[in-house]
Amino acid sequence: MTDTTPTDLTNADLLGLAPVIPVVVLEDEDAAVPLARALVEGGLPAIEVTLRTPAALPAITRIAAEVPDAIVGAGTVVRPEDAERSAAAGARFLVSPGCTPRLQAAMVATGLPFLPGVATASEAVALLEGGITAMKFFPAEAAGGRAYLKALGGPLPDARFCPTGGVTPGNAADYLALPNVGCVGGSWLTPGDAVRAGDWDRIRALAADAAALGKG
Ligand SMILES: O=C(O)C(=O)C[C@H](O)[C@H](O)COP(=O)(O)O
Repeated sequence: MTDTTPTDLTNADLLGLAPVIPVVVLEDEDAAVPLARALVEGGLPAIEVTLRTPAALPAITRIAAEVPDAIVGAGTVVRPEDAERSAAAGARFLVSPGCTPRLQAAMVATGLPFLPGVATASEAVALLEGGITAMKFFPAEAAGGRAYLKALGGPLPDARFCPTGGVTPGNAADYLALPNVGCVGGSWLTPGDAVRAGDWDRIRALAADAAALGKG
């Protein structure tokens, strides 16, 4: 785990916070704090709460206020206003599944570190032109998986990735072994049935297994 404060995190730092960034879909904001505590206790401090549910922004606010060891970010940032609202809610980083110049400008304007999503060499080159070297690779498995990322490493050695989408406990270590992968993202840490049941022990154990993956 990197010892950083909210103000000094860079985009590149986001790839080094933990081997896995849990991608969380929350239906109930009351689950946010115990869920975040379980993930942090398991060893995964960086948490991406996706803006797919009405509970997401209040959940981000509560985690930011009540779980000081968590580094909570917003995922599924797809519109400029998503970036602004996430920052206002207390998000400490932003993640988008894809990127456009307009969305990129909105994320930059928040002052928060962010991981813009890419799935092709051209998209990665466009970000590199703007000095952005840390990216989400999405949807990782469907877009070509480990072989695709390995191939990008030849011509684009400066680009580093957080593959997300189809990453599992079975393939995470293979991704993490690549030199251009800093961490992976995935939803497997917080299964819907465990969240609904408040089974924080199970989530803590899943997080601990993921944290033990280390960086390849
Ligand atoms: O919501 C977003 O911003 C996304 O980009 C999608 C998520 O990263 C994936 O849905 C996680 O993928 P799984 O681990 O396969 O469930």
